[in-house]
Order: sequence, then C-alpha cells, then structure tokens
Amino acid sequence: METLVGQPVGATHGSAPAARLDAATVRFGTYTAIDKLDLELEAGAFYTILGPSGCGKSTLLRLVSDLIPAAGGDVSIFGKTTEEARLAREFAFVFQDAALLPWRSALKNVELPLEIGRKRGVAIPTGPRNPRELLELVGLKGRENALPHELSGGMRQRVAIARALLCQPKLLLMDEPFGALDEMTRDRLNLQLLDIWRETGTTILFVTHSISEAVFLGQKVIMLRANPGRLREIVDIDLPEPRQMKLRDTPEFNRYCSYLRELLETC
Ligand SMILES: Nc1ncnc2c1ncn2[C@@H]1O[C@H](COP(=O)(O)OP(=O)(O)OP(=O)(O)O)[C@@H](O)[C@H]1O
Repeated sequence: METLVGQPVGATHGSAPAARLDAATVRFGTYTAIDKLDLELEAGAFYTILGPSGCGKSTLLRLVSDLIPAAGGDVSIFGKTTEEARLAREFAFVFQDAALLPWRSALKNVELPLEIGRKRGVAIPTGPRNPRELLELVGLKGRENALPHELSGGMRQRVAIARALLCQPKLLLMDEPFGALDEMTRDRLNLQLLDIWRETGTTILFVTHSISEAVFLGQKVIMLRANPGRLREIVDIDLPEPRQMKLRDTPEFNRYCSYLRELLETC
C-alpha cells in the first residue's frame, strides 16, 4: 500500500465534536468503572487510550458505542445521542478478535452488514468504496475468496477493518485490534491504519496497552487512571507527519514514551 502524505482529507464533520462526554459515569452494580468523565474528541483526529489494567478503557469504548448505558452524565456522538449515532451508523467497532464468520470468504465477511440489512429490509448507507475496493484499501487485493482460516491473524484483522469501514463511519472505535499480533505485523498494520486514517478522515479512538503504539499512532494520548476510571491527562503528540517507522528511533519519540511510562506508573 502506498503511503499517503499530508493532512487528513474529509476531516470536515461540521462543528460538533466526534464525541463529547460530560460527567459520564458507568456502574456495574455497586462498582463505579468510570466516574464523571469529561472528554471532548475533535472530529478527524486520532486518539489513543492508555491506562492501567481495569481503568475502564474498554468500558469507555462500549459506552461511546451504545453497548452499555451511562449511569449518569451525558454522552453525544457528532451531536447525537449514542443510540441515534448507532442507528445512523456514525461509528464502527473493531475488536481484538476479528470476529469473522469462518465459513464466509473475506469478501463475504465484508459484505455481511449489507446482507443483514437486506434481510431486515433496512437500507444500509455505504461509503464510496464497495467491499472489493475496501479489501484493496487494506492491502488484501487477490485474497477476496480466502476463508478466514486461510488468512494470517493480521490479514483477518484487516478484513475486520475493511468491514468496519463499509458504512464510512465518522468514528472508528478500536479495542486493542493488534494486541494479539506479532511485532512486525503490528508495525505494518500501524502504518496501514495511519494511511487509512489520512485517506478517510475518520476520527479514531484506539485502545492499546503498548506505550510506543500509542505514541506512534496518536495525535493525542488519553491517559486514564484506575479505581475509579477517570481522566489523568491528555498528552499532545507533536511529531513529524506522516509518521514512519524510523520515527521510533528518535529522541523526541522516546521522550514521549518515557513521559507516558512515568505517568502510567502513578495512575
Ligand atoms: N460487565 C461487567 N460487569 C462487572 N464489572 C465489569 C464489567 N465490565 C467491566 N467491568 C469492570 O470494570 C472495570 C473496567 O473494565 P475494562 O474492561 O473497561 O478495563 P480496561 O481498562 O479495558 O482493562 P484491561 O486493560 O485489563 O483490558 C474493571 O474493574 C472490570 O472488572
């Protein structure tokens, strides 16, 4: 895949922030997983989320994507409620496990939302690219007919990303999508994801446990603290664009990593 240069295109989504949380709280029974979280995500930006285990990173994504309700406060996505945003397909989710149907080819997995929509009589709004073009975008041209077990873990994740991009989501929620992959594959997919972000202009909210991945991908790193989950700090990552692998050997990059490591130790 070619590396695209320059600023994100299509990053104009009006004036509403991609997501806004006002004192958002999530409880599981008597346990408060997220406590009065205020957060505003700028449309078109790439955010990564770091924080100690159990601080509520996945819970935050589930809250934003309308999978779980807020016990208090308010959450809006491009000015809509999370339910309205879900129904309007404003966002899509990519999980750590690609969650592909094993008996369907790569192409048929990408097409799945369209097929489900047709069966339910619901018109699914799609973006400018058809499923074949999306597979090409993620570097899987020629593997359209492969079954999931015939693909590597990295390829399966790329199919999941292509499927998530089908409805041209303005917000892409990614919960450790490359966490189970080897380092070289993860590096390659990091670069591809940056290409896709620049080309589509989608806002990305990406959970990771890797400090270097958070710094490499994020324009801003959201650091959460635990018990209960709260915002610790948002760190602006001011590194040269477009980001390339050699950036990770620079002192600036390593300064950000050291800073975040120290912050994480006190969360
Ligand atoms: N369905 C649930 N029922 C009860 N408690 C839950 C539920 N989901 C999450 N929790 C709790 O909420 C807290 C936050 O969980 P969450 O999975 O969001 O953390 P995380 O930061 O993503 O963790 P990790 O880094 O380990 O993946 C944890 O204490 C977890 O045990």
